This record gives sequence, structure tokens and C-alpha cells, in this order.
Amino acid sequence: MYKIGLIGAGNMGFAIMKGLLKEYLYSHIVFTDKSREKKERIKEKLKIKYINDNKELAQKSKFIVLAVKPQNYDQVISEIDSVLNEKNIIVSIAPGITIQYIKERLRKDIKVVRAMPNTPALVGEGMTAISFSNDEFEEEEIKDVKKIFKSLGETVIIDEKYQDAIVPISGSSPAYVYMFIEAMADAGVLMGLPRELSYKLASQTVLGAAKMVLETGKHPGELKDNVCSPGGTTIEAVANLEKNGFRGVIIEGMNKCYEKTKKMKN
Ligand SMILES: NC(=O)C1=CN([C@@H]2O[C@H](COP(=O)(O)OP(=O)(O)OC[C@H]3O[C@@H](n4cnc5c(N)ncnc54)[C@H](O)[C@@H]3O)[C@@H](O)[C@H]2O)C=CC1
Ligand SMILES: O=C(O)[C@@H]1CCC=N1
Repeated sequence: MYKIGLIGAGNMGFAIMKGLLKEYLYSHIVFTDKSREKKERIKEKLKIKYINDNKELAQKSKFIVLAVKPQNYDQVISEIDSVLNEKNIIVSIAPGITIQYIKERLRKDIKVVRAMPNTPALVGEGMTAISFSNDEFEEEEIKDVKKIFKSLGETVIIDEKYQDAIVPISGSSPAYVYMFIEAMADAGVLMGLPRELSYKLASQTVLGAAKMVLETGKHPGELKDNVCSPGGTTIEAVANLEKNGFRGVIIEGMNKCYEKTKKMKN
């Protein structure tokens, strides 16, 4: 019997497995994927075993993480449904798919966790928001779920009603943070800096600024003010970014992401 079985070993499935290895032995984890080549590559890289059949994986795992695209959920759920029992816990990481949606597609009353992780799990700096179906979970099971996601980085437990809003703020947001880093590096290159040096300077600065917010507890506005010397260089950039709608563009983009999440499969 495996502790954790992952169905789907793509970007997120792989990041989760890599993170899990900080807390669990590779012999506690198993996975499936449609792609034979991907399975072989991951087995080679992480030493985690794969199974070819989703049903067999469900039969042999306590926690079953559905790490496939939302459009594959129905098919995967119907494949594993017949072998699930009350000891199983399904962990869904798909945007917009509710706990109720999954429960309605299962013949038995199986416990379902809805979580939204992100790919920085790969380097132990993930952020996962977790919701439990109701009070049917035992203390030990809640502890286990927290431990699974804790091995990927930070966790918060939230009411499921907030899950759709988690997607733009931490599930999808690494993408736009990378765009920000890329844009800063492009600007560096425009000014004559070598590309690699630009990436290093931009990404360490994003990391450092994020740590400042988390560790000083200061308002981001105050931290920004501390960088802006009166009549200095920074305020020139800040004023120009404001003129071009820097904040508005981010808020609007995230709102689009939220609207799309709500349309996924609720
Ligand atoms: N990529 C990200 O940053 C995040 C993704 N998610 C969610 O995680 C889930 C997976 O996303 P990604 O890993 O990015 O997608 P992906 O496309 O990289 O991986 C999905 C994997 O599932 C496999 N697959 C498809 N159908 C299958 C089946 N019937 N049985 C077994 N394997 C099957 C595919 O071969 C593929 O390797 C999605 O629901 C996504 O919305 C959640 C948080 C962040
Ligand atoms: O783009 C997506 O649909 C997934 C959900 C969160 C991050 N990636």
C-alpha cells in the first residue's frame, strides 16, 4: 500500500513529487501518466515507481492526488470510482472544480480535499491553500494532508468559498512573476547588462522583496516608500509605472483569471 498516489505527472504532478521527497520515502509514493516516456524519465530522475493503470493506483494508495487537467477529471474519476473505499482521500488540485462536483461523480461517500498548490513546490517554496469537504475528516487525516502540502512549502487552510480566488493570487501568479522578472531582465539588457547577470539581479531582488514583506510585517507601501528617496531615481520609475497603469493591469489580469476559474467546471 502506498501513502500517496498521483494520477498525472505533468508540471504540477512532478513538482509535487519532487517536494514530497523532502518528507516521504520514494517507496511511499506512486504515480501514473499517459505518457510512457514521461513515466520512464520521472522514475529515472526521482526513483518513484509508476503504475500503468489509474484504477490499480487508486486501489493501492491512501491519498489519491488528481493531477490531470480539469477536462480529464470526469474520465479519471469514472476509472477509479469502483475501487475507492472510505479509507481513501481524494485530493483535487484543479482550478474551479468543487468538492461537491467530485462527490457527485462518486458512488460512495469518499472524503475529498480541494487544494491549490503552485509550481515553486519544486524548490520547496510552494504556496498551497487547502479546503476540506466538511467535518468528516479525522484529526489524523487533516494532519496527514497538511504534512503532504507542508513538504512543498507554505500552507493555509481556507473555506472552500475562497478557492476560486486562490487561483489568480498563488496558483497562476508564478507565471506573471516570471514575466515581471523577464521584463526587468530585458530592461537590464537594453541598458547593456549581460542577460544572465540581469536574470540574477532581477530574480534575487524579487525574492528579497517578497521576504521583506513576509518577515518585517511592514505594509508593502511603507517598504516601497523606503526605497524612494525624495527627488531620487526610484520615484522616477514609480511615477512612470503608475502613469502606465501598472497596478491596474495586474488587478485586471488577475480578475480575468478569476472569471475563467469560475467557468472551469463548477
Ligand atoms: N501547472 C501549474 O502551475 C498548476 C496546475 N494546477 C492544476 O494541476 C493539474 C495538472 O496541471 P499540469 O501539471 O500543469 O498539467 P500537465 O498537462 O503538465 O500534466 C497533466 C498530466 O496528466 C497526464 N494525463 C492526462 N490524462 C491522464 C489520464 N487519464 N491518466 C493519467 N495521466 C493523465 C498527462 O499525460 C500529463 O502528463 C491541472 O488540473 C492544473 O489546473 C494547479 C496548480 C498549479
Ligand atoms: O493555468 C491553469 O489552468 C493552472 C491552474 C493554476 C495554474 N495553472
